[in-house]
Amino acid sequence: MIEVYAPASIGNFAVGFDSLGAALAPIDGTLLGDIVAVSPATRDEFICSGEYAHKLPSDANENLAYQCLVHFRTHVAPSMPCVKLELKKNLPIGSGLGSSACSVVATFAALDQFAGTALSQVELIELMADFEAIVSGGRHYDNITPCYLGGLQLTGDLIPDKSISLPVDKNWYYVAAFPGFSLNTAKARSVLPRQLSMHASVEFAQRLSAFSTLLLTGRFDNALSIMSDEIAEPYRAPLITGFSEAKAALPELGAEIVSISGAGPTLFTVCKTLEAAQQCAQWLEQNYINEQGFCHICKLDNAGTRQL
Ligand SMILES: Nc1ncnc2c1ncn2[C@@H]1O[C@H](COP(=O)(O)OP(=O)(O)O)[C@@H](O)[C@H]1O
Ligand SMILES: N[C@@H](CCOP(=O)(O)O)C(=O)O
Repeated sequence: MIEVYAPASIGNFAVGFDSLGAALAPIDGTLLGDIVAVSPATRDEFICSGEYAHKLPSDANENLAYQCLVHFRTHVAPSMPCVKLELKKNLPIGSGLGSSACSVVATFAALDQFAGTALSQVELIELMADFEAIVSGGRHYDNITPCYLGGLQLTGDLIPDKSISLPVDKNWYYVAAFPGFSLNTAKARSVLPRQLSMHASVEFAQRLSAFSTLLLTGRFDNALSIMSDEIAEPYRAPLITGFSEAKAALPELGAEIVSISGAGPTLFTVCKTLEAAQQCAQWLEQNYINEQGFCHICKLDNAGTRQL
């Protein structure tokens, strides 16, 4: 049997709409992501289990992981022996934690290993992005590549091999708080403006290029000082109950940055110390999340998708 884990991710990472994303590893060791197990079988079988399985359509044909299996068998490895594929759905749907990307990445990575197809990194990333595009209302790599490769990834079609890994300050902590309700990514994309002004376009280009260069040259505090989302956050914040209050309160507790993870409603902070991260997590637990929500203090997951 092959069992593959794929981590949750923060799309956009505030400065890089559709172009920057980071994989998350809770410091308490929680595996915050989906797991796909593939084993030989007499006919193709699909099982969806895990905490959030009941939130997905009961028809396997509507489950991305099963769709990936059908595509893989038809277009990539027609002679692959029959398999039992189990998706352990551990990430909430429509959370802003790259849930759909997680299932897609784990499934293709597991099938590639099981079938011995040895697809190249770029082939796999393109295949994964095709499926992410089906549900999210736009082709973007900022969940796919961090989830697959780990770390912080500057990513897109213009980028050689689709992705470049960026360094971050080893002292940074990330608090990710899922409030316990869903926000569909396609819906959260539909509220964005169709066009940007010349001023906004130039500023976006400056911010992302400066942020990346500052990280690459180890000027982490300078990078933090320009880490903000002027593209999506202003339009999405009104869709997320409690976000504006959290954005106002958390800097006083030590958050350097407060922004939306992916399309939301998960919120993330960057903190420079564990104490600040703990203070933010406590506030978020008391004021942002409901009974279905959760909050994790994280580092980046530098391993990305891996066999367990
Ligand atoms: N295995 C899966 N994981 C996540 N979403 C799935 C899966 N299979 C099908 N879906 C559907 O894809 C959509 C994902 O919604 P989206 O808001 O893009 O989630 P996320 O932002 O968490 O990736 C939902 O309609 C969900 O029912
Ligand atoms: N760049 C995308 C990221 C969506 O992430 P998700 O975790 O909400 O699916 C966007 O901002 O729409």
